[in-house]
Amino acid sequence: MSVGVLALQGSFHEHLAALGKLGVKGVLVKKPEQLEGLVGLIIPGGESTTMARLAEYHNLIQALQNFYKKGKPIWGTCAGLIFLANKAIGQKSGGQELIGGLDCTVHRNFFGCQLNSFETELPIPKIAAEEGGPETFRAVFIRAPAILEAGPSVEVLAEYTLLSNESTKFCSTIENTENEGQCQTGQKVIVAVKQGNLLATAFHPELTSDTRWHSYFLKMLGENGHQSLVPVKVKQDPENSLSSSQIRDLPIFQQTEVLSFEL
Ligand SMILES: NC(=O)CC[C@H](N)C(=O)O
Repeated sequence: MSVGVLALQGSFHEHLAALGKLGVKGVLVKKPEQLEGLVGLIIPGGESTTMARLAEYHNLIQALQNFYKKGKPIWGTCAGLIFLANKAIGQKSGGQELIGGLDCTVHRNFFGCQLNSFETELPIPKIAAEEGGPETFRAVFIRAPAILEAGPSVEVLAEYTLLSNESTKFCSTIENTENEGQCQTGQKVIVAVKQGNLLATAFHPELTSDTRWHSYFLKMLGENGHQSLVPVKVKQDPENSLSSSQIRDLPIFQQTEVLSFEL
């Protein structure tokens, strides 16, 4: 039983490394037939339009939709979140295919352009309660999306509170859309959700040394009866969580020997 990582484009190696840290071998997925036998799938961050075009080229859109409809867990990070949403705004002209399933409206570049990328200590009450460790998570937002609307079956796992300078900066990204006016100082923006077998984060947990989101996802696979994939416990150290050395340190490739690259 293996966990797949969609490997068309983006930060798939980093996800494999994070899984490896938890003692789980990930399998790279580039073709529909490689989804067979997988118990779950991670869709990495990257660039969602490119990813969607490559998925179309490799006949993966329907295969991914079927994978989700079978009830198999999928976790989308950043571009992966956009790809899973039922509706995305701020798309490039011509639009892009979405896998859909996640009852959300996502703004593709809510937090602005590449230069507006940032890191923050994000409160993650539910994950901290289930996985232990600090109450916040070092969240890396890279030209990140945000969820503007979520349906009733969507559980919000993390929200980002807009600072005063940010409300003006990010507001411009949703001008001239039906969601205009949704962006004010102090407003909370949804950046992580769970809906049934779907998990989605607007940020990149695979770019940090904190494995709690990966561990949480692996437990979702466990809920589907795959107890063998319940991750090994990685000790979280609340004392060191905010140290500047750890914030800058991204030791994602520490355990490369446990990785598998089945191409
Ligand atoms: N880091 C990311 O995955 C960025 C996603 C990007 N906003 C997009 O449209 O695809």
